Formats: sequence, C-alpha cells, structure tokens
Amino acid sequence: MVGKIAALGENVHFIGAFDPMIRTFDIIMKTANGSSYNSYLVRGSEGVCVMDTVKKEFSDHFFKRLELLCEYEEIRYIVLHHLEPDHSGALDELMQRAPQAKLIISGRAVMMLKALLKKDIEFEIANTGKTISLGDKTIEFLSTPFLHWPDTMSSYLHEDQILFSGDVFGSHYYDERLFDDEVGDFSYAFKYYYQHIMRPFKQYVRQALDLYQQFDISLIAPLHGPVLRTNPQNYINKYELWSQDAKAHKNIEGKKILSVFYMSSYDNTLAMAEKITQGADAVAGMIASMYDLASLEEQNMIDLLEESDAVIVGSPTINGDAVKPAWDLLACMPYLESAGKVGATFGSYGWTGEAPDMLHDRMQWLKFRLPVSPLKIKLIPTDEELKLCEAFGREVAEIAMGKMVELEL
Ligand SMILES: Cc1cc2nc3c(=O)[nH]c(=O)nc-3n(C[C@H](O)[C@H](O)[C@H](O)COP(=O)(O)O)c2cc1C
Repeated sequence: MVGKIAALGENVHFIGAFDPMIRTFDIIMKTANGSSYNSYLVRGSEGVCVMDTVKKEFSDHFFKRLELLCEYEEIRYIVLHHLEPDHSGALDELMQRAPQAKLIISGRAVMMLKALLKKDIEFEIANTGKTISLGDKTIEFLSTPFLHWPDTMSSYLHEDQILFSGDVFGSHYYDERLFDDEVGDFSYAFKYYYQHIMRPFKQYVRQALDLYQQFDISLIAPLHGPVLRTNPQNYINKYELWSQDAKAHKNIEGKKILSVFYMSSYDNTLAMAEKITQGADAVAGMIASMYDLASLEEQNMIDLLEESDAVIVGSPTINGDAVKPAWDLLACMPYLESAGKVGATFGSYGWTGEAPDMLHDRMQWLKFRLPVSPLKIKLIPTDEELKLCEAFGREVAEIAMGKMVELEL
C-alpha cells in the first residue's frame, strides 16, 4: 500500500517506504517501533532529482510513489547519500528504468559501488561545494563521511532550505504521519539511533555540524524515521550536546580518567584491582576508579568506557578463558571511538593464566594503546606482588597522563 504522498516543500515529496514490522536493524539495534527507508523526489523547472532509494524488498512501494509524481524520462539525477543496501536496494532497477539519469555519489562511494551492484555503472562524484541545478532548484553537496558509512554525504536544497542529512538525525521509528509534529513520541528512538549509529563517529558528527552551520535549515529530511520540521535547530542542538567530549559535563579540567574493570570469585583479582587503582589514583591529575563487572549494565559500561582515557581490564582465568562479562565489556567498544585510549590487562590464575593475554589481544584489535604487558599473578597475591600491582597501576596512569615515554613492546 502506498498511502499518501507527503510534501516536504514545493515540489519536494517523500517517495520512501515504511517497514512497520522490522524488529532488529543492522544486527546491533532493536527496532521496537519498526522503521522507514526515506527517499525523496525533488522536481525543478528543468527536471527531477531522486534522493536515495529503499531496501530492495520495498522497491514496489518506492516505484509506485515515484510514478505518481513523475515519468522516468524526467529524472535527471539520482543522488545516493551513502550506498548502504537499505538505501541503494532499488538503485539498479531505477537506473534501468531511467537510463538517462546521472548517478551522483561521494568520492568514497566509488570503491563500494561495483562491489554492491556487481556491474560497472557511470557516476559523477560530489564533493563539498558541488551543486546541481534543476532550473529553479539548486542542490549543494557536503561531504560528511563516516556518518555512518565512510561514503556518507549530505545535501542542501537552497530554495526550500531542506537538509538531506543521510542517516544523520535518523530514527528507527515507523509512523506514516511522517512529520515530527504529527507522529508519536520518537525522542527515545532519535537518541537510541544516535547512540548506536553515530556515537562511534563523534568527531565526524562535530565536523558535519560545523558544515551544516552555514545554512538556514527549515527542515531536515533524514533517511530513517520522522522528517524534522519543528524547529530543526533543536535536533542539531541535541547532536551538538551528545557529540561533545564525554568529560565535558564533568568539572575535571586538565584531569584524566582511568577505569579498572574486574571480576573475581575468591577476591584474588579483586585484591589486584584495588592496588592497581590505588597506584593509578596516586598519579597527579589522574582520577582512578574501579568497577565490578558483575554488577554493570551494558549502558553503564558504554558510558564509563566513553569517559575513560585509560581502561584496565582484569579477569581470572576460568577454563582457559577470560570471564564473559570482561568480553561483554569489550564488546561495547564498537559503540565508541576507541582509537587512542590507553589499555592494560591483569588477572589471577591457577595454572595456565591465559585470560589477561587474551584480553590484551582483543584490546589490540580494538585499537587501544597497550604500553605494558599483561600482569598475571598465581592464585593469592603476596605483599610483594601487591606492590607490583600498585606499580603497574601507576605506570599505566603515568603513560596515560603523558608523563612517561611508552616502552616499545
Ligand atoms: C571453575 C574454575 C576453572 C578454572 N580454570 C582455570 C584455568 O583454566 N586456568 C587457570 O590458570 N586457572 C583456572 N582456575 C583458577 C583460577 O583462575 C584461580 O583460582 C584464580 O585465583 C581465581 O581468581 P579470583 O579469585 O579473582 O576469581 C579455575 C578456577 C575455577 C574455579
């Protein structure tokens, strides 16, 4: 069913598709309220531009809406703001139906186009500042990479002051009333989408917001969820707030945060954690705290990891492995910018002691800086060994504070 064709501006229409029943998106997101694959059609005095397509299974809805608004011969441009399959699924078919149309993609999309479509397709590259004209409508492109695919770009329709933001400002929230002032309360979906899709790319979010600043924006047309026309600046402000440095809201100027995460059955790894934390906290400018993984929810883990300049993870070795909550902690890192955080691992063991090494390897893949070798202590730490733990914490903290030259391991 096609339903109504919503108008965003003069001769600017929604031609996307609704997916009310989807419950998991991109594996990592729960979509309790379904979603939508937004695409738009802009008609100018000299032709038509199609902004993105939809997921392949929803092609029929897209083409039906499109056919109500234009003839295929009128399409001059097809813009893909990024090539993810939920937006490029109908591209091949659209290009067959409108062979005269010029495909416009970002420079970074070139490497993916052939891999996705399995054929050579002609295209034009749009970098920041490039414009196309449809006669009385002008579309300007902005490079906004990694939001959330490397090839992401945005565009701005000057005459209608519409920002086509790609996945930026999106929500997985199905509601055919479409506009933010007509749909239900989607604020949780807007924030959830930011947290799961945009947060790992905060620095790119800030860059995109800087670029958007040059425009007067009356309406934001994202690729998922409600179209944002009620004070778009509110949504921009939320992204500004969320994309700040995680420590910006704390009054700890000049200080750094080190978090020690641990788990322990007979208090051996706990005793190590306490001394490591003490050693780290004694370093001037470092605020060190310890957290028992047994009682941390995933969202707490993400928030703590985000604000930490240094992360030390401790696990006993149990059946040749680190304990699951330690892996769960590290599994939160794809939601965050990890590059550059200092990392280290430790743990008590009985005979083989693999856990700290395994966690160390994992942290290496996650792009932590790991300046010291894992610290392993057999069963109950002695007083001497506890002193080693203290020195270990101090060393990691000093490196994180930039006070020591890192040893090449
Ligand atoms: C069920 C179980 C399995 C264990 N498996 C291993 C193992 O595979 N390798 C090892 O070195 N130690 C193993 N241990 C020994 C613990 O790592 C050791 O007791 C350690 O000191 C526990 O530290 P914690 O008090 O911090 O939990 C095992 C202990 C238990 C209870």
